[in-house]
Amino acid sequence: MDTQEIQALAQAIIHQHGATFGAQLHHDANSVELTPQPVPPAMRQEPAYLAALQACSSLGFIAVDAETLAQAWQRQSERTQQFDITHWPDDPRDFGLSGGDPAQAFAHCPRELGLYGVLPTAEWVGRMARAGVPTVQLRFKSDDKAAVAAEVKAAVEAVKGTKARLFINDHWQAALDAGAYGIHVGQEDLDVIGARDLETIRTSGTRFGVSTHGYAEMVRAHAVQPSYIALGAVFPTTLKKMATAPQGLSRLAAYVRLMQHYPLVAIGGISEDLFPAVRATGVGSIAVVRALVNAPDPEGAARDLMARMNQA
Ligand SMILES: Cc1ncc(COP(=O)(O)OP(=O)(O)O)c(N)n1
Ligand SMILES: Cc1ncsc1CCOP(=O)(O)O
Ligand SMILES: [Mg+2]
Repeated sequence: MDTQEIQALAQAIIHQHGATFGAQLHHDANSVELTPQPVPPAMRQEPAYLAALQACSSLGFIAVDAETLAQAWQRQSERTQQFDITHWPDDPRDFGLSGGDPAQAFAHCPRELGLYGVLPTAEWVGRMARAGVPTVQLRFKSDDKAAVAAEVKAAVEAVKGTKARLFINDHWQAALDAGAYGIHVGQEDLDVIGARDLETIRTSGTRFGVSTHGYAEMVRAHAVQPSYIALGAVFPTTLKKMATAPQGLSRLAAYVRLMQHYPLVAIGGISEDLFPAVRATGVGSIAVVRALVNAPDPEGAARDLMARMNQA
């Protein structure tokens, strides 16, 4: 197939999926605009791969995600023996996501983690656990090891007598020492933890959640078979400087279709009014910071957000 024919195929994909994945405005205060990206160098030469690489870049997927999608589109074409431009890849087999050894997976956690409060101190953790928030996280940012150990221990104490599942962000060793329910790490944390320490966490039975921001990171997260996968940032957030653009609802829905064999958590800029649309994508959990911590009445906000979760 020549260059013009590949371009025509790419245009056909864009025409078919542009309304879903092109520039979008999901919500007045939460515009998610995805700008076309440069096409990365091609790793292979098949027409389906080349057309998908061009199309996914035009649809705003960053290089690693366009590459991951293009490879998946090629595998889908080989598996089904046709290049179906209408079918956005969503089969785990086409992303190399099947076939992990269950014996090597991290401990399970419920698919429906529900409202997930990401909280700055043990005091907040206790407060939201007592308000009935089913999943809470201590996100205590400090390099002071003693302060971290004390805060993690206090958070573990603070959820005692409640039903809350407590995840500890970043500080995995302190979480293990204190006997927390789970640990949450980002992609950069995965880079530094190392295979031996991952094995220590896995065999301890502590649940293990991993942040992702797109297709390539989901594939990478799957390699360690975590307990859950977090997807975000869905909308713009002021709380954390993100390396990637907000993903928006259409991408979130596509990620959920692909990753439905995991418990999934949506995070980033999710305010109460956005709960129904986020929940409708099929995620079992919505994680928030400001919607709880900045609320005039955090216990009341927790009640409202839990009701929103349960409405869907
Ligand atoms: C539920 C959940 N999802 C994502 C994050 C972000 O984690 P990370 O990418 O490691 O960034 P920091 O929170 O460490 O700044 C999270 N904490 N919780
Ligand atoms: C920690 C984190 N990771 C991705 S977005 C985010 C912050 C979410 O905060 P908010 O719910 O206030 O936007
Ligand atoms: Mg982190």
